Amino acid sequence: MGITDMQEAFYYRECAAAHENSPLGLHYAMFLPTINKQATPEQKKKWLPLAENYKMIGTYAQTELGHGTFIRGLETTATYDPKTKEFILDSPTLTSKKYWPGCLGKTSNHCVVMAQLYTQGKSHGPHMFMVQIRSMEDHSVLPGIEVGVIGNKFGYGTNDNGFLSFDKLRIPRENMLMRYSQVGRIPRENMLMRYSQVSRIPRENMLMRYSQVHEDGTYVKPQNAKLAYGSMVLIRSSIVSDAARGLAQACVISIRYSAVRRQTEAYPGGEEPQILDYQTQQYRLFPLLASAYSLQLAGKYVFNTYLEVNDQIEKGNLESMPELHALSAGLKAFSTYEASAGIEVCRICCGGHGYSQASGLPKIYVDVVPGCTYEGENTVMMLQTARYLMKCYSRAKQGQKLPGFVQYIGQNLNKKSCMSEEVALGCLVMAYEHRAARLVEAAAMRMQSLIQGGKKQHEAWNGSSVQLFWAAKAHCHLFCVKNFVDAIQAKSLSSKTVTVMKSVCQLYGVHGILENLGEFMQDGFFSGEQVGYLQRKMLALFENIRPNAVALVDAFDYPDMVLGSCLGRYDGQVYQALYDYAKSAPMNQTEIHSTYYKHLKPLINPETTSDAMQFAKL
Ligand SMILES: CCCCCCCC/C=C\CCCCCCCCCCCC(=O)SCCNC(=O)CCNC(=O)[C@H](O)C(C)(C)COP(=O)(O)OP(=O)(O)OC[C@H]1O[C@@H](n2cnc3c(N)ncnc32)[C@H](O)[C@@H]1OP(=O)(O)O
Ligand SMILES: Cc1cc2nc3c(=O)[nH]c(=O)nc-3n(C[C@H](O)[C@H](O)[C@H](O)COP(=O)(O)OP(=O)(O)OC[C@H]3O[C@@H](n4cnc5c(N)ncnc54)[C@H](O)[C@@H]3O)c2cc1C
Repeated sequence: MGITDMQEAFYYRECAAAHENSPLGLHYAMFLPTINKQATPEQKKKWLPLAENYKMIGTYAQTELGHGTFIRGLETTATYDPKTKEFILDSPTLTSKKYWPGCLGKTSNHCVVMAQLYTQGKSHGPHMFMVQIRSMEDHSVLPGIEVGVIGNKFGYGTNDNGFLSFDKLRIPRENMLMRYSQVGRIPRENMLMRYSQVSRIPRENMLMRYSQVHEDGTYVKPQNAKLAYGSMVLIRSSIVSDAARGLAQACVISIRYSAVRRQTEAYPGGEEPQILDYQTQQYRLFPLLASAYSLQLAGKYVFNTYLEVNDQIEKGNLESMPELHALSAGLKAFSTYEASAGIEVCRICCGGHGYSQASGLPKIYVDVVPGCTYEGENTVMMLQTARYLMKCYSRAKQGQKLPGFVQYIGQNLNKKSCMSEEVALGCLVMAYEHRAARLVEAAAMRMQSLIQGGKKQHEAWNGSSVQLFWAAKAHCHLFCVKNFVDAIQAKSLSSKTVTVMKSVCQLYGVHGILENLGEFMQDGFFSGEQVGYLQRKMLALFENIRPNAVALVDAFDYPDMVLGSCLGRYDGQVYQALYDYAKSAPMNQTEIHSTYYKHLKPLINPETTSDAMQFAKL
């Protein structure tokens, strides 16, 4: 392809087979980036050319039957043998078998494996190892390895998610993935020597980045153990845009279809209106359109933040790691929740035809919805963000200045909303900041009261986790609203575009308040009158957006071949497309289906059915 930007390459491949989930998806999305980000310069030199030219095809094998969320609980072991200078990979229990990794069952011949590192009798936690699982000659499974597919799934039918286990498989010491990354002062070519002053092991064997095992098995601690989680942060930062893409495509399909579909007389004898003129259809679809724009902007922001912070990490500055983790974990959860729920609403808004594969919507849904689970189960990710927010809250209470986007935390909560009939964007942001600040404080207060009441830290955490979840969700929602408003106010858009997009942005903010009214009104921040302003504004915005609704989805510029939808076709020829789709169905290639003779004919015309059939009937 010649495309060097991996996100661009991902979306280019998506154009070729949208939402088909390529059998090489994990090779591109996680295997290559893991080598890129987690291997030493020597290891990259050895593996990248092979992997980039498909001489190594791999996946990211971390999740096990018994553990997916709790990485520190993974049971696969990698024990260093100083005598042979090898790691012994083993799956000691049934629950330690790797289970779920994409492209694992039949496609990959290598994988990067997350395993608990043991050396000199001590455990050093999860580390990554390069493991060949199939022969490069005939693709046969190598000795000491069991691998296969996990069977049918909710979706992802084109991806051979698999299982994998090891029976004391030996791999060379050089296969532990450890690129050096956080040394700011020492130039990279010297990084290899950072720890070797201690034992002078040969450069090509240096296990770099954040930790290493010397030939005698000495383990050198990393600067931050969570650097091993770097590939997950990268994909989480990418998933936000992917979720936005799925929701945007579903909006294109459902809004274009709603402009074509006419149903029910608007008044006795009158013509059937476009269903997009029904206010209830606008109430369900237009906020999703606004959400798609908001998540696209959020996806750009978080991925750019990932690139910036990752550059700093690669220069040894780990300062922004916690903020990036909190942002990527929370937005990954928020975006996939919003997109999954939104795509389902788009499907339902298309009536019966929405339930047909011809609509393209089921395929988008089953491709986006696992994003609520993979790369960090959403609730767990939200709680990771909440963990960061609690730290920010205590720093704010100690009078410390908070970084960037979390400065709202710890603010004075006694103020009231400035909301007027006009519904200014600034008042919307203030409302979301107030709600998030209040929920962060409420969660912190809950934790404190439980601890003061004698609960241990982990009991207080679990006893507050619903409120922690609410706080993290409000934090992510605020981020998306504020990021959208900032984009509108950045004046980088033409005046006509700003007018239209301002309405879309206003709708995103207003609708979010009305759908979560309790959280905005619990402390009297909004008066009943101000809620009335918001309700009237929302209905007015529907009317305002209606004339531009189709143009707003056309603006996403997804070609018909990417949408794969009879309902969302650019030319609007929905019914002909549906009829052609039906006619092309494989079952319609013969007038009488072969099963008639075996199953129906004996029922309908038993007298003419053969004796064998009669017998079968008994
Ligand atoms: C430039 C190159 C671009 C390449 C782009 C590639 C193309 C991609 C384009 C589009 C892609 C779109 C979609 C692709 C679809 C891909 C297919 C699906 C693939 C799915 C693959 C998987 O599912 S892989 C397996 C994923 N598994 C997980 O995510 C497991 C989740 N669990 C965890 O992450 C951890 O267990 C945990 C974070 C929940 C807990 O970790 P742990 O127990 O170790 O920590 P603690 O909770 O005790 O916290 C301690 C401390 O650490 C901090 N921390 C935790 N994690 C991180 C982190 N990642 N980074 C930084 N800091 C971290 C935590 O905040 C705590 O800090 P304190 O200060 O102590 O509070
Ligand atoms: C389509 C798909 C593709 C995948 N691809 C890969 C891959 O390529 N490589 C790979 O390694 N893995 C892959 N996975 C696995 C995926 O990463 C895990 O399923 C995911 O991390 C969730 O872990 P789990 O399945 O153990 O869920 P669990 O953690 O068991 O979650 C079950 C429930 O427990 C709750 N829970 C768990 N821990 C906590 C907690 N601390 N606090 C509160 N609630 C909690 C969760 O919120 C959830 O509701 C894939 C999964 C899917 C569905």
